[in-house]
Amino acid sequence: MTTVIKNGTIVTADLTYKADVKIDGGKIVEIGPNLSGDETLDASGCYIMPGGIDPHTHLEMPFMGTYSSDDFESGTRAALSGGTTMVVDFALPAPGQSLLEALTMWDNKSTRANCDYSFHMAVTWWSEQVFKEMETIVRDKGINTFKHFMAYKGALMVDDDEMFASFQRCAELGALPLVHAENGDVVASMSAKLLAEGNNGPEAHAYSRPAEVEGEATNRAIMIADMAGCPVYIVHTSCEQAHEAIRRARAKGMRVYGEPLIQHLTLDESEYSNPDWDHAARRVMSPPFRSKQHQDSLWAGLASGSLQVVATDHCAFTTAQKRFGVGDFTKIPNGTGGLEDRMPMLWTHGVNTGRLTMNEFVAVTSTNIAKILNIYPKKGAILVGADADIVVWDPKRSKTISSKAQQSAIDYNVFEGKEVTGLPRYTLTRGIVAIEESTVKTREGHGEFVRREPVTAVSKALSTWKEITSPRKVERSGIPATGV
Ligand SMILES: NC(=O)NCCC(=O)O
Ligand SMILES: [Zn+2]
Ligand SMILES: [Zn+2]
Repeated sequence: MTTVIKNGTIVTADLTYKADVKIDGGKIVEIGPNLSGDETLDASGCYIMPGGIDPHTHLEMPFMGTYSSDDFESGTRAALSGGTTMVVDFALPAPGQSLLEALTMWDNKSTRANCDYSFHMAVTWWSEQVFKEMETIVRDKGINTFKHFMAYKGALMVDDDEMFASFQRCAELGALPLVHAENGDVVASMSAKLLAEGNNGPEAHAYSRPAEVEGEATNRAIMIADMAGCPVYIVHTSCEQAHEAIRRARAKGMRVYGEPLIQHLTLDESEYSNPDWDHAARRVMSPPFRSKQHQDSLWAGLASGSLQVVATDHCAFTTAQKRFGVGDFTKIPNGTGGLEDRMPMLWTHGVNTGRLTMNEFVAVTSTNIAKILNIYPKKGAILVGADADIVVWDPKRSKTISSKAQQSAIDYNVFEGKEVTGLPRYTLTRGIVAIEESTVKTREGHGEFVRREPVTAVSKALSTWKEITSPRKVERSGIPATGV
């Protein structure tokens, strides 16, 4: 059966033009005027864009003594409802656990996904076994990214020597390291001091993670990647200090990517001063929300190209879970939701305000990350042959965000009460209509794993350059005799 999306305007990362889109067998098969098919979707007044790709989610993630509350079913339903058609989650081996064993656990969870997905593999410890398994993960399992946590001391954190070893391995394999960049030693020390001084509320979480903690770690990760000879992707870039390190490195020709979150772009640190403990604790995440000056820096980075991707780090905990940290902010599970709201919030605060063009919106929500992850143009494109992961975007549809109407399983929404203008009329996952305005038609288990091959054009270019400029022994003919 063929489907034709008619009467809309196609918006991609580099073009805006009027045409119909024909879909067959889950793929785009034709783009042009006056197309017809078995089923028609009317896109009058709408933009036809590549579905969003969220490269940073934590669905059903074991963390801080509990599990994040959205699983692959509710999380991907929330994603589709907001126009996102692919998520990339993190397989997290416990320290000492085999990477392959962890991947099997995540494979089992993801069978319920409503949209396509992939995984990043985390390196949470280092050994000969991890070194060897990284190759299997890349070559056999179709995963070309490895995540490193510089924070969460005593749990997921790796030290510089482990990170350097893993980055070198990434360089050999043509893989891309991802980094959560916060100085975990400093955070642990500041947290202990704050607690000892009686500062135990959710606001102390933000005090324990100032922007310098993130800026220092971001710069360190970038320098370590440069020495290892690999590109690097910094997740949840939240502040000017981190953005500056990324900007500076890119200006020097280093292959560095930065990913702000929709939460950091639109919510600020004043949330932690709220007198309601629950309100503040629900917004505890790492890095924490920042000041408006930091937000301006992130928006400028998206417009100028020094930051490339807007994600969510969707890691949703209920109020009851957040209350594990009453009396001790270090026990509040870190994480916030955003999957359903990323695209409408970014459109409202980016495109509708003139901070971003529509094409930049597509670039930062879909196309750029598809290229970075080496899945373009299967994903992130409106092109013949691409997967029909499409959002038909109605720039006039609006709503007030409310947890009562959301798909996410938790009992609140950090964007509660925000007005958004710009919402999906239809969201299609491989040609299937999953969302029709507020009607949810998702199919549990429809989502498929997306393989991602290593050795991108960027990693090939970088390894060529590193080979040409690598240290060479100086051959000498007349070597002086040693001693007197
Ligand atoms: N960001 C956060 O607070 N929670 C999720 C885990 C992580 O990405 O650090
Ligand atoms: Zn993180
Ligand atoms: Zn995360």
